[in-house]
Amino acid sequence: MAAIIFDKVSVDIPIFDAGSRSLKNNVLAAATGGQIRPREGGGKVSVRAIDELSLELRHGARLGLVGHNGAGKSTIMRVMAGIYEPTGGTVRVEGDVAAMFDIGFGMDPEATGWENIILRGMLIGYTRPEIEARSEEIGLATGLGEFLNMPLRTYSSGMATRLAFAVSTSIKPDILLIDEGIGAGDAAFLEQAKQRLESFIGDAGLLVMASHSNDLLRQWCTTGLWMEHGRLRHLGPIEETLEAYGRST
Ligand SMILES: Nc1ncnc2c1ncn2[C@@H]1O[C@H](COP(=O)(O)OP(=O)(O)OP(=O)(O)O)[C@@H](O)[C@H]1O
Repeated sequence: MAAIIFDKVSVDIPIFDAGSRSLKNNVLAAATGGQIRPREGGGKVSVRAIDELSLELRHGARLGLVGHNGAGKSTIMRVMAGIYEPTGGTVRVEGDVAAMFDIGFGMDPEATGWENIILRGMLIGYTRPEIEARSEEIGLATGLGEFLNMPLRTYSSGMATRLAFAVSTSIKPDILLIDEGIGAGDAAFLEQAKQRLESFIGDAGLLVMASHSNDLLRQWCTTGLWMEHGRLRHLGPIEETLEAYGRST
């Protein structure tokens, strides 16, 4: 059964080459970004991308993350995906995770679409015979047709996303993380992919989506989490959260 439990999770990202001039008050007063903090000695600073976030998501949850640029949405998903270790607090993730970001990860620009299906499939846990047996069905789901015989470098970012999406959704993970900031055209793509995503999410699935599109969040999410400067500002039904966030902007 899918679950994600954050207990006072913090993520500090050290910035080794930032001078103390980054610490001007107007930076701290800005709406965007995490909290910039001085670190011990040498004028070094770190960014607190997430600040003591506690959260409990169980199977069936469909969480939408909202907030200004740099509020911490992508960082939350990176922690959920196991890409970032929290620097404070604890995280528990139960279930297989498919992350729809870092889209180029595990793909070779010189290899064809078909070859990249195999590469990415093996990266997310298929054995070679398993992914080979499913590659035809996955290729069909991409809608890329003849382009599957062309090298990946000839694809637009939306086309590469289709490929990655088709491979990721073929594994039926328990937890799906979607960062809509992955490139232009994703909203249109997600609309087309709606049916596949709907069956993919299913009853037992858990979805976390970050987006600047209220329509997309309303369509897919039931709960909303508004982040501001790395802190939880509001957690509630999606409509309520979007309203609260909208009033503040
Ligand atoms: N690799 C990194 N190095 C330095 N700082 C980082 C790094 N990744 C994130 N940050 C900082 O962490 C904070 C949170 O960033 P994050 O990407 O989580 O925001 P976001 O809410 O996803 O923003 P957006 O809506 O613009 O995608 C920001 O202040 C950002 O500058």
